[in-house]
Amino acid sequence: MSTLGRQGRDGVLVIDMQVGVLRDCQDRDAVLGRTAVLVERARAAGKPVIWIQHEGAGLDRDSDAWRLAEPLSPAEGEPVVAKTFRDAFAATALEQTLARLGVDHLIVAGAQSDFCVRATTQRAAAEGYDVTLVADCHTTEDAEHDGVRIGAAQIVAHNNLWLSTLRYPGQSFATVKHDEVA
Ligand SMILES: O=C1N[C@@H]2C=C[C@H]1C2
Repeated sequence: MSTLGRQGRDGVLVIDMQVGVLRDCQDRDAVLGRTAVLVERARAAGKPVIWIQHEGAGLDRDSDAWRLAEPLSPAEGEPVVAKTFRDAFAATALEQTLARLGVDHLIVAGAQSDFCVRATTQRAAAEGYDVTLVADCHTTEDAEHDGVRIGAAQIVAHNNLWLSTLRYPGQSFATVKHDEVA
């Protein structure tokens, strides 16, 4: 999908803001509160809100862990796309859903920053969307790999650095705070 001379609409994409995903994530409650503000402002501006909900990996459908965390809740008619891979486009109807809504600029919030948010924003960029990552509306938990500890704050900051410096021909990328989203 090309976005040269973007003609489409902004859409807010809320990724995996589920009870089980957020359980040990940094600043969980504040991130949820800011995301709720982002969603309300999008609705007031007539921008579509699209919800991604992960299934599997301990997030069994209809379980408490699988539920979207309060106060977030899809409004009547807002699409909820279930996924089983980190990339929300993989084996889902997300691309068709966005095309139906005429969305070609994704304003992204969600969890976890280093897994599903990163995988989905990279795929969206490669598919030709403009992407705005809402800098204070994504989160994750501390990680450790090969004896190296990686703090959640570092991961969040690096995701913001990575997305804001991403370049694809004819596309734009930015990280903005939730109250600066146009
Ligand atoms: O970032 C993520 N969201 C779901 C839970 C962990 C991965 C899948």
